[in-house]
Amino acid sequence: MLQLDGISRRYGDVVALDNLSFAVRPGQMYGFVGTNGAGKTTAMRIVLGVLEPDAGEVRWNGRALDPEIRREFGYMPEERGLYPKMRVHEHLVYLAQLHGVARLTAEKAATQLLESLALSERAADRVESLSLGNQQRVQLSAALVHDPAVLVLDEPFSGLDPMGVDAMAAVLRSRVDAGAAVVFSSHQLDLVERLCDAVGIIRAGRMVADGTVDELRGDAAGRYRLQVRAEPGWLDTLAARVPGIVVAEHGPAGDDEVALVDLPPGTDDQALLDAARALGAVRQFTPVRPTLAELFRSVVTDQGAPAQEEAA
Ligand SMILES: Nc1ncnc2c1ncn2[C@@H]1O[C@H](COP(=O)(O)OP(=O)(O)OP(=O)(O)O)[C@@H](O)[C@H]1O
Repeated sequence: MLQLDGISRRYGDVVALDNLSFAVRPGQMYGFVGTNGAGKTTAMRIVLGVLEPDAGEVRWNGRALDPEIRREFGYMPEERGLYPKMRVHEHLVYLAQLHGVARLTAEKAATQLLESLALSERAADRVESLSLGNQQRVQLSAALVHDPAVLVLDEPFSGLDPMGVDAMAAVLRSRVDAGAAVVFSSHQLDLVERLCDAVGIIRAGRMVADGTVDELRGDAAGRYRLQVRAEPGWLDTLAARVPGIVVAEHGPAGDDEVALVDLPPGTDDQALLDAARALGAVRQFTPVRPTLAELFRSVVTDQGAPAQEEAA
């Protein structure tokens, strides 16, 4: 298991990470999300070993990371680090050999990866002659070519076309299915929701939500879609009768009124239904599952975000 335990890191006066902890199991895909400047890259650089934490420790299977353990890791850093003049296949083989992989095995792995990322035809081209999206596919291959047990990827999907996203997602999923622990950062929350077994949301260097998307939904207010044959102004009466509800949206629907209503945790949804029925015929009363993007907005816009957080 990859564990970040109580990691803190400052840059001068800026607190980039503040007691950050989370864990990624083998066979798990973990999505690391947060607003711009929340601290994702800093956390990944600490795992990589290019930055030292001021406090806390990163462990793999209970052992503090050292250069030898890091050889089992694959990284895709934010600043893509390929040699532009090298040829694609040759580059991958070179990197695998740096990780101690034998030449023939490295050649086979490079060929296979390029095939699964639809890059076989570019194998003999120089890296610099590829488009940015294709260079990104090579960068992913570079992170994978030594068959790492842990993969740490900083925004691997940014800038890829939909086919590139699908190819990259399939490659990552196959690594996870083979038992790798994968953590990646992304601002594409629909993708994170679709791909990840667990998600961590950080805000201003602190973990504010961590778990499966369903677990995160459990902490959020329950949202209901209500359609009622009621008089205008019904929502004021409803709010007075069910304290703490928040009306996210509302409007007419034919002769009915429709509203999206958030119920505070611990409030019985039947109380909302009873109160609505007292105001008119209820045509629809349906729980609405919030998306990860909605959960994200609600946890990062909670009050109390420290001032150094940057705008998204
Ligand atoms: N080298 C540096 N010197 C000073 N401050 C830095 C440095 N690197 C990062 N920071 C600050 O640390 C905080 C965390 O930055 P970091 O790059 O880790 O965030 P991030 O979540 O990866 O953001 P993004 O989503 O924009 O990539 C920000 O306030 C940033 O301005």
